[in-house]
Amino acid sequence: MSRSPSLPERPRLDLDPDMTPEERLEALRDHFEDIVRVNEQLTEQLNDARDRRQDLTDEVDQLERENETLKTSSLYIATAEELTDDGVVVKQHGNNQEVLTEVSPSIRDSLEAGDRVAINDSFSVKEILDPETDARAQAMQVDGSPDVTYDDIGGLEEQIREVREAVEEPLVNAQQFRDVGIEPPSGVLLHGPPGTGKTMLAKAVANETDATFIKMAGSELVRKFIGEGARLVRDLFELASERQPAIIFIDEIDAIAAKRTESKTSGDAEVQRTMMQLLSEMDGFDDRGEIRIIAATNRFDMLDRAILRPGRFDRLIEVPNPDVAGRERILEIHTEEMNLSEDVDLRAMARETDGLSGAELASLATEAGMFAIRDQRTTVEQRDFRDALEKISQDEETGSQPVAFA
Ligand SMILES: Nc1ncnc2c1ncn2[C@@H]1O[C@H](COP(=O)(O)OP(=O)(O)OP(=O)(O)O)[C@@H](O)[C@H]1O
Repeated sequence: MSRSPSLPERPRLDLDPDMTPEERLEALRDHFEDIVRVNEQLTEQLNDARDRRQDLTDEVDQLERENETLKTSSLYIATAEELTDDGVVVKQHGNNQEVLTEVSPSIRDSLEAGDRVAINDSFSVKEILDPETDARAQAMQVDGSPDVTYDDIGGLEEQIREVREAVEEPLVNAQQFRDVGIEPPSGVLLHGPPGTGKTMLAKAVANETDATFIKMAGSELVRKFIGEGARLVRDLFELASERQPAIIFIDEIDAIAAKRTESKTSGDAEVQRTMMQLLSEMDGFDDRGEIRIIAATNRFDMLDRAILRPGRFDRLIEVPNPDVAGRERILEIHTEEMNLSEDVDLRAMARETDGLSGAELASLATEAGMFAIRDQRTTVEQRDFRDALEKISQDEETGSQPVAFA
């Protein structure tokens, strides 16, 4: 801050008793001139001070306005990494920038290392995020014991065999791999059209091996949890190691592992970071114990080949739409609990449903049941299946969604 200029000295009048009246008059005149000069200087300084005060008032107003905006503007998400005597080290999500920042005593008392916090533009910690708003809980679906079995999956015998070999065997028979001296496949990639049973396959292996099933959807990572993708991927593997044996299932992996594009927008950079984190987790995977990783995609063509290298997703399993025998089996599975009339011919329905996925066949069975209910019957007849098929084909033409099916 600039120092205020010093005040001019007060003029002094020195009258000598020996002075002649003329000399006294002269001295008084000089004194009068000095007073006028000092008065002018003081007036000038007073005016300067008034201007300065006005400037400062304007500055305060502006700062107050900025402060208000800061208080109401968005906050960034960070993790409190370390609590030190000099302050708190926070790491901002997204760009991983680490800063030492101060925290108000009221927040400091309840803050622990590892907490997710909201920080403002000046990196000051504004609040500690509630664990309920924690993205980790929202982004991952954890199922201690999924109830899907291999018997619930129709028409994928070959795929089930491959998944058992690549995922189940290394989990239940790890010693066998050690004895032979080979590494089991690190990751298995299931690829094929939507609704063909990829998620079911992953859940069934988890069930069969008594492993925890942990699912994360790639699309949600990039859409819902912007800036947190890489951290969530790290958390995913951490959680799996806490809950092993575990099956990590990454659905829609294409959302985070698409081929690199030329553009360098921040969104792309963020997706890249998420993918790099996934690759590094997979590369350090050998010593992770009883964790297996399965990913799924409907867009195999879009994948960055880097994720298919040995030691990463090196076992590819195609999960296509079911053939006629597969469709019949899927219809049998999904009508098992239904009260079917004698005339129902599932084989005939299987022949008529070429191109339908497992999920669509599941909806077909539900829709058929709905037609029976509409007709106030408790038995489902062949005509209900035909009506349901017609409805599903129409829905497909108009683009509306088939009945949601568990
Ligand atoms: N092969 C199948 N056998 C029995 N049911 C199936 C089969 N495929 C799909 N379904 C039914 O469709 C539903 C959805 O299947 P699932 O979620 O496993 O498909 P997905 O391949 O993972 O789909 P997406 O690619 O859209 O994620 C299942 O809950 C099940 O009811």
